[in-house]
Amino acid sequence: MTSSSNEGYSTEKVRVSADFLKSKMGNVKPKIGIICGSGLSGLGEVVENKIVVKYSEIPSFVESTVPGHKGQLVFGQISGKDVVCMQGRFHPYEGYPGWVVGFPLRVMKLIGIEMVLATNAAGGINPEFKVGDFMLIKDHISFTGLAGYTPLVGPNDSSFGPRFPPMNDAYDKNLRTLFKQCASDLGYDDFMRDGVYCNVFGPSYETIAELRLLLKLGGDAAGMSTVQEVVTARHCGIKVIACSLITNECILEYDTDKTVCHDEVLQTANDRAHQMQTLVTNSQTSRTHWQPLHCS
Ligand SMILES: O=P(O)(O)O[C@H]1O[C@H](CO)[C@@H](O)[C@H]1O
Ligand SMILES: Nc1nc2[nH]cnc2c(=O)[nH]1
Repeated sequence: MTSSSNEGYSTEKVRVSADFLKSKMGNVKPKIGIICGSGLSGLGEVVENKIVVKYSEIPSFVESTVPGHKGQLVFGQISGKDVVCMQGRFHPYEGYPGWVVGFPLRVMKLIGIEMVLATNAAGGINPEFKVGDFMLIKDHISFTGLAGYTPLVGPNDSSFGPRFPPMNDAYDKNLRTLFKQCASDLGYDDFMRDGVYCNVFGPSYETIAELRLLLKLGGDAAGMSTVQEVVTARHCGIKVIACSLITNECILEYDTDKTVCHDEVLQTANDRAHQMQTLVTNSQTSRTHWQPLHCS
């Protein structure tokens, strides 16, 4: 499962993709990037004055093959701020090496992105979490990374960042405080949590024994994405905030008929799309001060 090289992840290739996008962006100069999780493409619908660019048109972008992931970038404004929104992401289990999964983040860096808000659908491991809760990610355990699957494998391109980037500050503390404040102002305290995201390779969901292990290790939610994007973004100095939607309960008991499926994940995402859109719309940060806008 490991990607042993990052051939193709050359600065030149990233630049070609970025130049292509710059030619499409018009006057939009986004500093904020948003990544839509499974079933959360609706976040892109709140973008005003949309300029849509399909992944199939962008040099070196691959296909987004998962239901609930549209496969296009949307440029425009949210709350008056220029943004770019990834409607659909790439997952390791789709068969892509880590550098392919992280590629859009390097392209974002070259088009001027300074902050990324990543969203995802995740299973709730923490027994106190309910389906429909939002979990602001404060840290992650990357089982894929620990097993050797990382976007940073291979020669380091120091024009993006250092060989050994720290990750203890992966999820920006100030942005998390602002985001939580914004959620609170919206009356979302009852379903706003924070916690540790466990990244697993997938695509199979976890066994009961695996989930018990993740719980013991300090995991609050499980998912198959996000950390490769976060690692790539942090490596090149993009600030990160990330929020999971708890789309399903993780089954930790043997004597039950309950199970999990992607349709349930998409259904919960659909049910919560409106609140997620409101939160994202209200939590856009200013380019200069990283303050939330009109959280009233
Ligand atoms: O993480 P996102 O892309 O939201 O999708 C999550 O939902 C899918 C499983 O239902 C997996 O791809 C998992 O990672
Ligand atoms: N690994 C994993 N990913 C998910 N994405 C949405 N729900 C889940 C889940 O329960 N487990």
